[in-house]
Amino acid sequence: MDDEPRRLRLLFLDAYDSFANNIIALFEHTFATTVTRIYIDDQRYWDSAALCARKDFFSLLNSFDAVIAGPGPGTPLNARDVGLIGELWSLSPESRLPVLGICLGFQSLALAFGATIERLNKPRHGIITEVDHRRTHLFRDLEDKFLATQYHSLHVNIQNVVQTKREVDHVTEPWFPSQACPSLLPLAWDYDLDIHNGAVLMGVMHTNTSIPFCGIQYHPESICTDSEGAKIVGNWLRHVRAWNAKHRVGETNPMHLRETPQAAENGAHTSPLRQHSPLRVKKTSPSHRRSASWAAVKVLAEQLPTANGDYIRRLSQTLNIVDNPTASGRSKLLSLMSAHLNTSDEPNQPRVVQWDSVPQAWLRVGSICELLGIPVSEAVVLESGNHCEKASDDENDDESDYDNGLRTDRFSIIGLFIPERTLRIHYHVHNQLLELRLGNDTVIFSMQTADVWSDLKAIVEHFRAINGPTELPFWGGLMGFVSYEASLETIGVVPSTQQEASSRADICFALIMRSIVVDHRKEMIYYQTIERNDWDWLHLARTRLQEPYQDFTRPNVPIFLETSWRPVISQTLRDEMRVPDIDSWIGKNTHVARDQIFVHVKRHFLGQVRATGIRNSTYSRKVQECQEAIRAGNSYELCLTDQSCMRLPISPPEAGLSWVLYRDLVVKNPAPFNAYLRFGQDGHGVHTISSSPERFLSVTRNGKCQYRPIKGTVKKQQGVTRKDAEYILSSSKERAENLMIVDLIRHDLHGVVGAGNVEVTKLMSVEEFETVYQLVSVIEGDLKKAKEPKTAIDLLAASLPPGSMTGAPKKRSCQILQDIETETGRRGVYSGVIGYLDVGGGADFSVAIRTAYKYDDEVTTRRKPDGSLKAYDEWRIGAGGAVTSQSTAEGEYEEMLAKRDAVARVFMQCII
Ligand SMILES: C=C(O[C@@H]1C=C(C(=O)O)C=C[C@H]1O)C(=O)O
Ligand SMILES: NC(=O)CC[C@H](N)C(=O)O
Repeated sequence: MDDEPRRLRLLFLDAYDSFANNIIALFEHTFATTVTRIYIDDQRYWDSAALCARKDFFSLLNSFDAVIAGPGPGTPLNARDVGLIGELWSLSPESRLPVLGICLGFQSLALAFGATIERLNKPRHGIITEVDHRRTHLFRDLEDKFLATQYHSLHVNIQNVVQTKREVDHVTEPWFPSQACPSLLPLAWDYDLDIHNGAVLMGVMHTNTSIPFCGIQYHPESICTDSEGAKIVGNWLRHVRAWNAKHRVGETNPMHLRETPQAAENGAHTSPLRQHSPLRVKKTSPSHRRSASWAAVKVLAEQLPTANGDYIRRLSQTLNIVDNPTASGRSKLLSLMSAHLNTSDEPNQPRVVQWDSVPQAWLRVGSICELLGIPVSEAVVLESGNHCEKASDDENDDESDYDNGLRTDRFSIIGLFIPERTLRIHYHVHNQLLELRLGNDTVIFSMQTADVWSDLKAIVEHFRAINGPTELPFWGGLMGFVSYEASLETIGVVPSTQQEASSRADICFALIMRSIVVDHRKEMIYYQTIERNDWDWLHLARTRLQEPYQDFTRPNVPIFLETSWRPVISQTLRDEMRVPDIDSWIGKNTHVARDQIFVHVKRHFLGQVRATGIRNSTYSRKVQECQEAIRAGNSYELCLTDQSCMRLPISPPEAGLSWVLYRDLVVKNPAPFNAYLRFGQDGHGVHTISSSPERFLSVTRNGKCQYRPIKGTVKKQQGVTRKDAEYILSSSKERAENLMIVDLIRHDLHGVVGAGNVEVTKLMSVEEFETVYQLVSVIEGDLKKAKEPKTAIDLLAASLPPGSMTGAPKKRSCQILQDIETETGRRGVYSGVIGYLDVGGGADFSVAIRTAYKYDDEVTTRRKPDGSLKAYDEWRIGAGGAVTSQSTAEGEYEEMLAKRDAVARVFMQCII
């Protein structure tokens, strides 16, 4: 630790890199510094046309001891890419202050003093190389050589002999300024042993000691830069103190940041670690808002087809609240939710979870769902497909159970819908509309919102619960998905195809009050409710879950065959599929009957599947476009994706085809994060089946958070053993892909929990899945250690979209991908996240990959040979992979197909 008395005040100029928070954390955690961040295009100071904004910037600088000019996408040759960083180099002698440029910042410095910026022959992103130096200045007292992570496509050419001559004496020649750039003293080089790029300048300082500018090309904050590489930070800070003591007489002014007009309006506090500029705010005039609430009331009062007298009375009491012009939209929303649920919720009164449990015995998750009629109704099932071993008794310690919420193999969660009662929250990005819907899709309230995440937070808080089973990660709450488009909104990227599907929710969560959780480790089934006084249901649930035990001659009986499916099966199978012995199957009601019926449903509805493919040539062109963007320095890695469509005849809702497909998927592609989601009435609903290997984010009730990004994939095929896969996955290409995402996620997490609270607990371990081997890393943190109180929702909103689905840096990469993926259209549920926000404070979300989804209203019609029209459903399957400069178009295409086919095969095989 630095033992100097006063904390140094540093200004970080953020060029929209996805590693910025790691740099800030490196400074703040290791040394006595306070880092304030502003973006390079901060409107308070950056207006390329107005000189007065610059004057404000210069006076801002006066309140700091030094500046860090950060890394970022683009090139210093483009003034917009460097923004305010470009202003630093021409500071007048009296406003000069020490500057450390990192990567883009370093390149900008070098450009300003005579260097040229050129493309590397071979871009290096996530590549670890050896840095050579003379132990001077920034590199004083460092080991002779150290390993450092590189994230760059461009490099600095100062016409040093080592860059112009073929052979040089490395001991002396490279360490002097060149004639072309006499004011730049080279401090470090990377001689690029694989000779693609020749010598690459790694560190430089201005030769004039009164101009305190220096910079480095590598990333000192990367998890794979060794500790020596990070030591330059200490050296630089010592230099900052010494230089300021000598050249800046007296104290710098106390820090004063001008408030943005918006921040002033909202009374917002500018947090130094705030990751993104605030969400787009769409202004609604107060009168518009009032009329929106009137509209909501009317919708509510007129459209409830099943409303009884009681219901209307209750709600009409709420109308006063809803129409109160001084109440905020959010408080109306909450009042209405309470009124609908007939509970007089008092703000600070948490609900008490009522629960019980029974041994699991032979009941599997699928059979429990079938017992409860889930295949033919709205439901959310989050199923762990890789179960852990049963616990031995001495492992029953509660504290470790608590954190076992982080395991990927222990729990499956079934969210139950209560007809006419369960509420869904829909959010649409294109008009920022939040709706409250019933199962039959009646909209009972709608409002415009500038911050859907705070609304979700308020809902979870409103239904806060206590006293549930401590070891369970979920007690009740919001279960559903956040689409890729809604995720883009959180980083200020407007989806280019937003108009296309205005009626489809970009965020969809059901408020789950009753649920079943299977603890696979203890082999127990928990049934629980956060409805008040829900004893009757608890009793019913117990009876239902114990029913099958009472008759051991009928193991695994899917009751839903008798209830929901019976009429349909007899109708559909008898009339359409012409199965003669259907009655005898139903009569027997054995699991054989169930399996037979599944086979017949599949055979009937999948017999006519038409799949739209993805052309190799088109995909290859897109891979090349990605690589061009990388070569130009605009991205380091791009997760390119595409979608295939499965067109199949519309099936009657009661046939439960999506359930049948889902059961098939979990058998064919078992994964830790299987998910089945069926929301909305048929005709307007959305169905999702998913078998994702990848956890996005999990937060336990006591604040432990975990990300498990996957990057680096080897297709399983004949002749490829696990050893081969490990060998391939140890290549620099695969490791680079993974490293970039690990650093990106550290950045996302640092942004919320702050310096010193992020740990990489697993770096690039090989995991085996059904069709692929993949490299998995684990990044963990502790929400409780954040400086300001933070919730799981804050973390979720601050880290979407999942870095493994975008590439790095996130924002610029998403913009580039939008242009490249225009024909594909919306990614929708695919590439978003699926999971829950628990009323006890936890959360768990998977990355929605190996996923197929269908909107009921996305129906295509085709003319049959006999001239009649036939309607078809369109299931979409997204798939893709990270493109880096080292990718081959052929390899990427193969990888994308391997991932797609893990899901597509449940549609393609019709005869088993
Ligand atoms: C894009 C997909 O997967 C993502 C990309 C991966 C990769 O590039 O190796 C691995 C897992 C996912 O994060 C997909 O499965 O469709
Ligand atoms: N990490 C960075 O700052 C990268 C700088 C620049 N965009 C490059 O690719 O070289």
